[in-house]
Amino acid sequence: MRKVIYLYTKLAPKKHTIILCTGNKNKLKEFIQIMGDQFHIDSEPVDLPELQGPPLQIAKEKALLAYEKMGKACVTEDTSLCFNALNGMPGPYVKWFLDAAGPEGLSKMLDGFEDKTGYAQCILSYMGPELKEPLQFVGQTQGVIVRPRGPRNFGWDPIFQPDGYTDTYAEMDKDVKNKISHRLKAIQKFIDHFLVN
Ligand SMILES: O=P(O)(O)OP(=O)(O)OP(=O)(O)OC[C@H]1O[C@@H](n2cnc3c(O)ncnc32)[C@H](O)[C@@H]1O
Ligand SMILES: [Mg+2]
Repeated sequence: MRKVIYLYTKLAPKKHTIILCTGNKNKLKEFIQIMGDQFHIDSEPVDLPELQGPPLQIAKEKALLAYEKMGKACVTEDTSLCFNALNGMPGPYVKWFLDAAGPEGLSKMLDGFEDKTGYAQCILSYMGPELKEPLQFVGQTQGVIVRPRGPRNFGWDPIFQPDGYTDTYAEMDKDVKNKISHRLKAIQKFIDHFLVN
């Protein structure tokens, strides 16, 4: 059984109730750090199968499956690390590459290429009873892929160095990552949508 965590959040002035499903404790932590001021957060376990396809499609199916399981409005998140030299791969499959090769092996995949650029992408999907299809909010941060530097407690953070910085995501303060990250940008679009609609 894969542990998946639901985040129950409330946007006080408009009384939006949102459930975010994720099995990733580090994602949960960052959501709390980024949205903690405006949202109340709660959690519980659930199972979600892993699908294949283009990132938006994977994220969409994930949102539909979570909604089916929950039976009420919910949010899911799918994260990609895309290498430009590989036309966006490993992208949404980065989790399996990381599990198989680790951050070191992942960074070595670009050894035969001059282009080390890439981007981190977060797709936040919201599905509710009022919708036929999930709403999707995409956040991207551009950067370069480097040999691992910094703590190794969150995915590919040690090999992603965002443009304009000399530190990797793993080396920088959490506060700094959370001000420039793919996740922050997607969450910002999501919040803006619900604040104006
Ligand atoms: O239950 P879900 O939300 O799907 O959690 P997950 O860990 O399976 O997450 P993804 O399917 O989005 O897979 C993305 C992979 O990238 C990793 N990851 C996600 N966000 C990251 C971030 O901000 N920095 C570094 N690695 C990250 C994560 O640990 C996975 O290995
Ligand atoms: Mg996943």
